[in-house]
Amino acid sequence: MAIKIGVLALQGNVSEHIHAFEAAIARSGIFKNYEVFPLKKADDIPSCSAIAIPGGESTTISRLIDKNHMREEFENFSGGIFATCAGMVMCAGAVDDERVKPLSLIDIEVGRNAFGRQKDSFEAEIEIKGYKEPYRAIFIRAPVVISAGSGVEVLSEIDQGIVAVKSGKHMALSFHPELTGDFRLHIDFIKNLGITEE
Ligand SMILES: NC(=O)CC[C@H](N)C(=O)O
Repeated sequence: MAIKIGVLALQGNVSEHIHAFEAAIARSGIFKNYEVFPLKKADDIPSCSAIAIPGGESTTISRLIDKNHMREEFENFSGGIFATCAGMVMCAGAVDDERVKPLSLIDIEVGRNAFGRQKDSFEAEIEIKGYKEPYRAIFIRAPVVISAGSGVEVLSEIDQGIVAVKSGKHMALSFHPELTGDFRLHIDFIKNLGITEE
């Protein structure tokens, strides 16, 4: 059976995530039989080994998760979540905006739009734990992690706060790794799922 990676397709930049996962898997050669698909139905969640929650508008994604009856499936999900930007907001335990009802998948508190107006969007070379070369990160009205629980590994921290974390099979990033063609984080996320093909 193919290994399934769903990209939550309620709102946000879905196709870039699909292409990035396909490219990362092809490049690393880690799976032979896999499917990366736009995830639109709650019923498709349990069959996924991993789900990407893309950037977008977390207030909207939060509302659409409930409208599509996905909350319970996410709360019971045993695979890995690859969360970027608004996705990071959705995975948190707490968010500084009551319009967002986060999924509490990662023990972090997140601040939305943490970089202020003048820096709505910017790129920076950041250090990521364990990487020899810096990572070019694109931040677009990005959140930061304000505090992280003891079970959460901080992968990157810049002046404004924590911008990359890992927790069990999950990874949450303030920035957009699907836009740069650097697939190191995707590949590490996939390897960390601990799946071997039959
Ligand atoms: N690029 C993004 O995903 C922006 C996230 C957005 N500011 C939010 O908090 O929902």
